[in-house]
Amino acid sequence: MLKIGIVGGTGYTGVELLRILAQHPEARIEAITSRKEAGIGVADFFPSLRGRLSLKFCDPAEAGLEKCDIVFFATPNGIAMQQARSLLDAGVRVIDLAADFRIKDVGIWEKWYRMSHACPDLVAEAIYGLPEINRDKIRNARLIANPGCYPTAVQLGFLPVVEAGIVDPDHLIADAKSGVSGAGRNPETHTLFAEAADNFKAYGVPGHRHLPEIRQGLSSAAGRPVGLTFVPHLTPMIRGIHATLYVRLTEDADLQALYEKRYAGEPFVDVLPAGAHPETRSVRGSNLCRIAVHRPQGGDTAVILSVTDNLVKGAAGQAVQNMNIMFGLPETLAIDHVPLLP
Ligand SMILES: NC(=O)C1=CN([C@@H]2O[C@H](COP(=O)(O)OP(=O)(O)OC[C@H]3O[C@@H](n4cnc5c(N)ncnc54)[C@H](OP(=O)(O)O)[C@@H]3O)[C@@H](O)[C@H]2O)C=CC1
Ligand SMILES: CC(=O)N[C@@H](CCC(=O)OP(=O)(O)O)C(=O)O
Repeated sequence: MLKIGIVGGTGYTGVELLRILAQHPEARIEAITSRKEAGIGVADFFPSLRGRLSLKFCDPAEAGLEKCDIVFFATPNGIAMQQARSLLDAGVRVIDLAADFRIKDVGIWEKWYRMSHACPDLVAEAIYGLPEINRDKIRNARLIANPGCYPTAVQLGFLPVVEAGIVDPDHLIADAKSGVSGAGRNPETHTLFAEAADNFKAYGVPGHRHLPEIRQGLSSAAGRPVGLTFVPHLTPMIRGIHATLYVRLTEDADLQALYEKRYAGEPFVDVLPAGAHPETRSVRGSNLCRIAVHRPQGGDTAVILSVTDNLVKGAAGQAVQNMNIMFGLPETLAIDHVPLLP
């Protein structure tokens, strides 16, 4: 049994980790932290977990995290970097669901995240936890940078054509929409029901902090820097990301065959039949990314549609996928849910 610690158990990714790990046959949750709810029973706070977990939230300082085999940070940016070193020194493996270790160029990270990095040497060691590109490195990693929600959907959609070198790498366009749970559980005006329901808007058009993360991954796949326009939108649903990706083809290719071949054997990437239009509800509550490839009117612009659940493949599910790989467990263990419909 793996001894698990979770820092930040009251947020949306924290409760999603709890939902998954409470049913994981090889995991035992030893500690869940919350500064605000310390001393409160987890199942009293989240009735969905009644009968599944008897733990109480505890303060991070009293959690005994160094006794765990693995600790997940489901905290805001800038928290994991303060505690990762002492945990790693104690032999604990760490998965950060926030962005502290995602961007290799620390100067770029500091510019986008507007803080100084506490441990740049650990950024160099961290493995970017997108199993579809880094599975072998994840196996032996001590420290995983779990990808962002938009970056997961966008990179998985672009990867096959970018790796194949058959598109103009200077003009990649990602038009992405997220449900409001992507903004976390902390109350903010723009996610109030009266603001977000029956409304739709773009945000972060001049630059969103997922831009450098996506660009880093796709540049590595292309073997050269790529140019990317990334426009996120807030859409009035709770879970889900829908990314519409546009590329200009520089060579003719059977895109359907290319995508099917690239993701053959990937348990969590489903390439839909030609002409399909994936819906966010077709992945809701599951660790799946469903992708469809289109070439409207046979022209030289390809349109790729990629959908995920931001809290599962975009966060907690992918984190558990990484944990399964790190500990030599079956990769799909406890994350093989059938999506919820409707
Ligand atoms: N929501 C999403 O779809 C996705 C989120 N992420 C990332 O995952 C992380 C968590 O996101 P989300 O669950 O939405 O966030 P929430 O705001 O919903 O939750 C944050 C959690 O962190 C705890 N926390 C806050 N500050 C500290 C601190 N200084 N020390 C210890 N714990 C702290 C909070 O509890 P308390 O204050 O009581 O301690 C709370 O449990 C973020 O970095 C986010 O960017 C990544 C992918 C997708
Ligand atoms: C809808 C919404 O607000 N989404 C968040 C997604 C960011 C997020 O969750 O952060 P990481 O994935 O980097 O950890 C945003 O745009 O800031």
